[in-house]
Amino acid sequence: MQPEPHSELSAADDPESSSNTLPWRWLGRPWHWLRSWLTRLSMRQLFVLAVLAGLGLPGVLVTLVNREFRRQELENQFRIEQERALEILSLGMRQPLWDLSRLTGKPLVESVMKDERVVAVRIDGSFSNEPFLAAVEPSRQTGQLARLTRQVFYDGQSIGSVTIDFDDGHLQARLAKQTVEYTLLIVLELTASLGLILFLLDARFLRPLRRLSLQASALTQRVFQHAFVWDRSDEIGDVGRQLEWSRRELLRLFDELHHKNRELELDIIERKNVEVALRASEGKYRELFLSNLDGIFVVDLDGRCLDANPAMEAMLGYPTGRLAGVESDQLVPSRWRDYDRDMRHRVLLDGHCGEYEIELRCYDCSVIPVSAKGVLMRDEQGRPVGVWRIMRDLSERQASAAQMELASKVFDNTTEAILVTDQDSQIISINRAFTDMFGYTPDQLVGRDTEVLRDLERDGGAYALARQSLLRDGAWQGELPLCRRDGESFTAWVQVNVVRNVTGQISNVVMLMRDISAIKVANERILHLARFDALTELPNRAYFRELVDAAITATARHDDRFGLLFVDLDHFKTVNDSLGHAVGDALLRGVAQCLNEAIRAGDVVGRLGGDEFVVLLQRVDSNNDAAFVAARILERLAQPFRIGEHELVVTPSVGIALYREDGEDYDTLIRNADAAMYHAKESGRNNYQFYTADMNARASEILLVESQLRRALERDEFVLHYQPQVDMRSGRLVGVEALIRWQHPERGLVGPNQFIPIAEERGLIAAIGNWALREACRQNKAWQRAGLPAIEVAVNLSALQFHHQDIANFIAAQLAEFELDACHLCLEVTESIIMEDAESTVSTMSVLKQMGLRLAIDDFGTGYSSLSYLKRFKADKLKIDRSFVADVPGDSDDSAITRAVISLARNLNLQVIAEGVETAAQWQFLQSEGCDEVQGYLISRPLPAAELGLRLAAGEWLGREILA
Ligand SMILES: Nc1nc2c(ncn2[C@@H]2O[C@@H]3COP(=O)(O)O[C@H]4[C@@H](O)[C@H](n5cnc6c(=O)[nH]c(N)nc65)O[C@@H]4COP(=O)(O)O[C@H]3[C@H]2O)c(=O)[nH]1
Repeated sequence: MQPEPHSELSAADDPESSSNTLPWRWLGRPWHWLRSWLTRLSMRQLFVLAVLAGLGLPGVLVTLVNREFRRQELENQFRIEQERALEILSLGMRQPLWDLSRLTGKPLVESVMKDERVVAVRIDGSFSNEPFLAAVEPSRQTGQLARLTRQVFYDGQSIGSVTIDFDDGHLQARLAKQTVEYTLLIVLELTASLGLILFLLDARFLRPLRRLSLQASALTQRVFQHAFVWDRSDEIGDVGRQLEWSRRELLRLFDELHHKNRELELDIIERKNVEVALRASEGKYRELFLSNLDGIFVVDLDGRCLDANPAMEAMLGYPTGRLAGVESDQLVPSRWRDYDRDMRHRVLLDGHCGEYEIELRCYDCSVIPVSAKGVLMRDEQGRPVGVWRIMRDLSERQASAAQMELASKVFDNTTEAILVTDQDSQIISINRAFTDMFGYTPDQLVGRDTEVLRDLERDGGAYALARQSLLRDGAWQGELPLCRRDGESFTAWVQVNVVRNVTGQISNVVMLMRDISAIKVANERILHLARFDALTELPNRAYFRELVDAAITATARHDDRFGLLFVDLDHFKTVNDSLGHAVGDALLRGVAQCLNEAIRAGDVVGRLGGDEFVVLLQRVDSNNDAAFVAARILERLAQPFRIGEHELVVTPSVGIALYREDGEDYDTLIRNADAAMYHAKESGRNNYQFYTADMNARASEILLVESQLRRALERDEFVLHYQPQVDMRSGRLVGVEALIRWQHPERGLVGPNQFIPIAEERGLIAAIGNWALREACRQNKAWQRAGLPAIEVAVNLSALQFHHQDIANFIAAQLAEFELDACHLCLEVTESIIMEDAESTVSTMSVLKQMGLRLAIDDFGTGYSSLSYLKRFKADKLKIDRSFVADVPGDSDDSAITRAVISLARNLNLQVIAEGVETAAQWQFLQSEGCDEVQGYLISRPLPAAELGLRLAAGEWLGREILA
């Protein structure tokens, strides 16, 4: 049989196979498999297998053979016992059969049946076919039945037969039991043998083998320190000792190897160190060459550049590597070439040359000054191979020398005084300007301490503070009081800087000083002007605010109170307008002085502008304190002011607001004091009022009225009422005054005093006044067209209408539109309107006059009309204010004024009309004084247009006696 081509172990591979080739070849593949399987088994498994094969198989064979012997033995014995039982029965039954006595045969049968193995007994007689005797126990049958029959002979003659059925169950059971017992014995023996064999195998063979294996693996892992101890004298002990010998040998070899290695390593390290040192030294020199700030280049003996460091390339502006190969002569301008060559030769002769200065040509052909040095370069044998050339750029040094010269010139020629000290404040140097400013020459000051310049009286620690800042920050600037040589003190603006040496220590201090005495004076003046009112020298609005803010801060800290008084002069404008600004200014100065006299030390009076003054009362313990000062102000101002030939009386209105109840900031306080001042004005002027929350309500009301007035204009809610004016002599109606009313949707008819001032203040008066003018023109023409006699309608003009719009054009347009003759329109302007800008009033009034309009001066006597202007105003009428008329003839002053006005009008050839005439006495007084016309409730209240029209049509005021 050929070997399997893919068998695991071919004959050629297996050395053993050659010797066993022929006998085992026929086994072929199964044999190889078995061998391979066996080789994979552990030694323990192999031994178990061997024991089982060597002891188990014989045990099984012996058991089987033994069983067979026993079976035959038991069967033979059983057969003998059967024969014997059959023999006994046949003999025992001879007599009963012969006698045919069943009774005698029966006990014998029963005794046979006693044997457990007998299943049935049958006795047959030859005389009958029926069994002579029979007994059966079928339950006894457990195995196979064996039936044995024997003839019964009597006297040689068969008289019957006996039959016994035997069961072999007992026999089989016994055989099985014995087999089991034997098998168990064999297994027990086998187990004991196996255990003993395995124990011995493990103790004597496997464990030593494992130890050997561990020791061998220790050797492979180079663990040689621990000795292998073997005290056995068998083969394993021999192997162990051999292993221990190998260990020692290896240990020695490795020690030797280690030692050699260490020597080798030290050798290598030493070589490396030498190499590193060599490289470091070479690198150091190379580094020195490359990083040197001086330019270095190497030239050969012919002067050609071999190598140049970056500083050299940078100095000459050459790109990297481009200097190599360049001739020395190329780098030197022609005028220096010979000199440079000489110096190179000197190097070749002497080994070096001293430092010399030449010029070098740069890459861009520019020329720089350098200082040059040369050192001879030799090879290892000491032969000259080239020259080290070391160059230093002198451009910067030369530039800085120039700069130094420049600085020195600047130092000497600058207008600021300069002083230089050392670190101990000892003066080193001063410039010319310093000498001019302080009066010291350098000889008098150098070496002295700067203390000599200090003004100790005014210093106040400023110098020490400046010195501290200087040491901390290295610089300081600010004002310092200084002293000139002659002792004169002055303020200088000083800038100080420290100069530090290379170690960072202060080496010098430089001080620049400018005399700012004049600037300071100017600044103080500017500051004063910025803070104080030029006219009164009182704090102005901005500065007063600062003072109040400061008071708030101080008072808030101490939880105190202070007061703010808002003082406004009543009718100051009139004084100003009528008597001129010079008088007005003098009056304001007088008031300012008066206010200053009325307050306590520490309190402040300020002027907000115009005739508005404010007083800051620094400490107010109760409302009474503020009231007391306000009352004193009223009292002082009540004294007449004598200005030139004028004696003027001003009445102030004072509003008081207190910090904190009336406000915690300036704006609130001033607003509330202002509101209180307005309240004082409304309450009849010349009094003071404390601020109350209602006053703000009043302000809100004003805002409400303003918005309602705008709406009223849009919705045409205004109406004019007309009050008759009659001629005193004839009693005839000559004209009417148009007086505006507001037909308010909720409040009903509202009089002009309740909205005209607001309209004036909020800029609505022009629109409202224009409406009144237009409506008066329209109504007058309507009356004329209705056939009523032509009358003059007088319309009030406000200042805004008069001064800030082209009133003449507007009126001309109305007259033209309604085709009304100008002579039927009279314009009433108040004395104060006229005096606000008297010159322009004169020109406007002459234009209006030329248009043919009539002009009346309203409220005459309340202002300060200049009589010279009165003449030029070209007015037709003077209207005596009803405040004078009210108390005539009872009040002698008012009567005198009224009389004077009438006489003035007459002298100036003007008509005169008195308003507010309510009584017959007033009428008679006015008539007796020669007043031309009157207007008042005595004649009629102002009437709606329709009613006036009806009454005119009914013939009223046609000359009947008024008093009749
Ligand atoms: N106690 C008393 N009063 C008398 C008597 N006779 C007339 N009056 C009132 O005196 C005021 C006269 O007008 P005014 O002095 O020009 O003073 C006017 C005038 O300055 C202004 N005003 C009225 N209508 C206009 C207008 O259309 N335009 C402008 N700018 N102001 C107007 O409103 C002021 C007040 O006007 P009214 O309330 O209508 O008050 C009117 C009139 O009703 C009298 O016998 N006794």
